Amino acid sequence: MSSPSLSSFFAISSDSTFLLIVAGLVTLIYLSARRMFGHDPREPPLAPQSIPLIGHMVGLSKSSFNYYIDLSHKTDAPIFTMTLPGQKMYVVTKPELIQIVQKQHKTLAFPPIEAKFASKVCGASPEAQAILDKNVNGDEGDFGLSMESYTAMRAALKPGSQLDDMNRVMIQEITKSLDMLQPAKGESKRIGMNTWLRDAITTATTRSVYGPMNPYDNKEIADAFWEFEGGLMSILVGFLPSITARKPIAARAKVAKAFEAYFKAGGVKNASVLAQARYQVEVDNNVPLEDIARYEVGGSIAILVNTAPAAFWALFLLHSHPGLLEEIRKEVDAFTETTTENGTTVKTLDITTLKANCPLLLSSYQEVLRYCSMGTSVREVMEDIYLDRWLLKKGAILQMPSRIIHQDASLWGSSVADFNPRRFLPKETKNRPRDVCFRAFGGGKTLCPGRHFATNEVLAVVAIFISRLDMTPVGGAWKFPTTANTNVAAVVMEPDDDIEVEIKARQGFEDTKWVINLDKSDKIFAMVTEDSNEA
Ligand code: HEM
Repeated sequence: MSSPSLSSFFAISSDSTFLLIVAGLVTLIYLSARRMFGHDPREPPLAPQSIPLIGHMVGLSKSSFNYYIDLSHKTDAPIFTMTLPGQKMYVVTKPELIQIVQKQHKTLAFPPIEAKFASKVCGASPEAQAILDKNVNGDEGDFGLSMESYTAMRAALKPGSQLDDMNRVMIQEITKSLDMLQPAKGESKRIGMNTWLRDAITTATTRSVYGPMNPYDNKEIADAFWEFEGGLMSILVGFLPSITARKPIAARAKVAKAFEAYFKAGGVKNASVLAQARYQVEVDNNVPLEDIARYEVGGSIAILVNTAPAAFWALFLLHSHPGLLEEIRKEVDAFTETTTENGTTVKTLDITTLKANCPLLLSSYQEVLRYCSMGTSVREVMEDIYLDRWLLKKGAILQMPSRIIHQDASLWGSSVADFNPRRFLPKETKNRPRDVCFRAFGGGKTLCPGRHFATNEVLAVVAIFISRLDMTPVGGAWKFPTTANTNVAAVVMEPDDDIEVEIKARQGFEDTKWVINLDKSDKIFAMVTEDSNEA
């Protein structure tokens, strides 16, 4: 055999192998690109984009969540398709379709997305990620870290004695913060309204969740948490986060270390049932202690990030909306009990009865959430399925931005863009859409389990604050702050800049002593359809 023929054989053979590999790769790339960017006419209509391929990215970075509203007006469909580089996305715009999505929670699933988000946000080890991924969507039954954590959190946060225990600690702490804030008679103080609220709510919430050994009692740890929160976007989508998001990652590590020390010292033994139950589920699923601590930093996002801005907007809008503060003060004053103790007037406020006795306060709070929420419920399409008459492709992401629903004039009427504190009054039921259109707490299986606690906390802060203090903006007028830098995990808009305010003891109440009580919070305030069913 001559060697040239052998070599030419190999030459031909390697050429054809090479060609086959190239052809294979091209086909693969074509197929996956078609899957991502190709559009089947049975899928929801394509939303137009100004620049091919990257138009939506540009739109989202410019207009944030309002971009979804623009697209929903342009497409005028109950659901539309957005193609982003590397990801196909469907956006639902009508409540009827959201109801159907919520019923198909295994095929349009939240847990797989949350697990990916948690692993990245918390910086969990590969071992802990594997534990979380096991039966993440509950397809094999209600076991595993993911499924058991949902059950434990829901049980711990439902109205009843466990939630009351958390609420009592929270109210004590809010009262302490206000005692410290209230200036002496005839004096005044200047504070950053957002900073003060964030500190007060961080302390009150974390003491009620983590008990007497609360890691956030150390101001450095609380500040590190907020530094981490401010850098979430760079951790999630930044290029080489270990370099570009160094500071928030270091802040996260600091908080995680504090949690590790807390768990090692047995701090969780005296914590709320919520913290204990989460910890026990993680121990039962063999999550290493370092990762339990890391996951707790992620858990703090859910319990902290939305309540402070909700309280901020409630106080801001109550003070800036003409006449509203006076009306709500009248409502709160009317059911405050007044007694005299050694010549001092004592006013007792029972937070439990706030909900039943202050309909305008309650309605304003709900309107604050409608007006200021910008969260989006997200699902992963687990297999090709039909949603109503539209085909959804496996691997795509489905979004249900609350803002589209909350800003839909066909649902809320022509005043949709206005802040109307009376919108949620019982007598207005006929003039507003069904409860399912109120999406501030999400809905269905992933409905926020912390809504009762958060509602008590915001109402308590607002009622006690306005009863005890007069507040005026240092600049002379209430100016609505911009909200462009709201972080990705937030459901409620965050103000970009703080508002400097001047605080005085409320005129006519300078010598009053305040007692704040909470009896039992088992009376559910039905704000969402799910609560009406529970009630
Ligand atoms: C005004 C304050 C709050 C708002 C507006 C809010 C809103 C939300 C929303 C929209 C979701 C996602 C629901 C979905 O995707 O369908 C959520 C999830 C969650 N929230 Fe809240 N939340 C607030 C306060 C709280 C508090 C104080 C806690 C705990 C004490 C809490 C605990 C949680 C948890 C654990 C989840 C995750 C539930 C899951 O993964 O299924 N939230 N919240």
